[in-house]
Amino acid sequence: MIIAVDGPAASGKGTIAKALARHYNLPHLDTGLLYRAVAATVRRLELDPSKEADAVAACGFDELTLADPVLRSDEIGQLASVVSAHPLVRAALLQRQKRFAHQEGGAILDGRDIGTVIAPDADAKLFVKATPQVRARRRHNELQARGSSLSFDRVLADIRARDQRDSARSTAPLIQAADAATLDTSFLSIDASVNKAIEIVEARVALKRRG
Ligand SMILES: Nc1ncnc2c1ncn2[C@@H]1O[C@H](COP(=O)(O)OP(=O)(O)O)[C@@H](O)[C@H]1O
Ligand SMILES: Nc1ccn([C@@H]2O[C@H](COP(=O)(O)OP(=O)(O)O)[C@@H](O)[C@H]2O)c(=O)n1
Repeated sequence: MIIAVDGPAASGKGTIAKALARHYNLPHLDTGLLYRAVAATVRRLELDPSKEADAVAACGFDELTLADPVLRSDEIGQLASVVSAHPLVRAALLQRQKRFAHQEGGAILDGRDIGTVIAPDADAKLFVKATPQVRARRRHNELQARGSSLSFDRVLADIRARDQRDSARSTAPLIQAADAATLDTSFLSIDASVNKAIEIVEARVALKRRG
């Protein structure tokens, strides 16, 4: 079974994808980490994220970078949305994600373009969303717990800028797949969101079986 989980920043898609992976005992890939690793490598090598050739040069990042906590920072999130808009960066990371999605036994991936580009054939697709204020509150809390002193207003502005960049790019923009179920987590606890996600997956799978 392939499950695609997409949505904007801090909507809860990673939390849901990890919980679904545990529930269904499937491997999980946080595809945002790949773009964050490119961004961190661009920064480390002092390249220009707005130049496609520079960003492409960073796509051969060291695999150890994926475990670096710096990837979770707000600054790297912003840079990731700059490098991810380059079509050649997306092309460089495409096969790795497609292979992961289509491995034997199935997989769960979360990101922006899983249901539309990486696995349009997914058995279940979720589009996780929440209001910008709720998402900024969650991300602000998360960043504070990691020692960041960014203000709530700054985190909200950054989330809005990233939403805009991710939705406006021409290659694989952040857009809900026509056959994805919407899951608005604005007023749901983590447990309630995960339960709702499992319900959606079960309903999708039952529908597929019937027909
Ligand atoms: N339904 C929820 N209610 C409250 N906090 C949540 C909820 N879902 C996720 N979170 C918290 O919000 C933050 C962002 O969630 P995450 O799953 O990383 O989002 P995304 O992967 O969409 O960026 C995390 O700190 C997570 O624990
Ligand atoms: N499948 C994906 C995943 C992430 N991304 C980009 O990578 C950035 C960081 O993604 P992320 O999923 O780690 O970010 P959060 O939603 O966790 O804040 C996004 O803002 C997108 O620009 C993408 O373009 N396509």
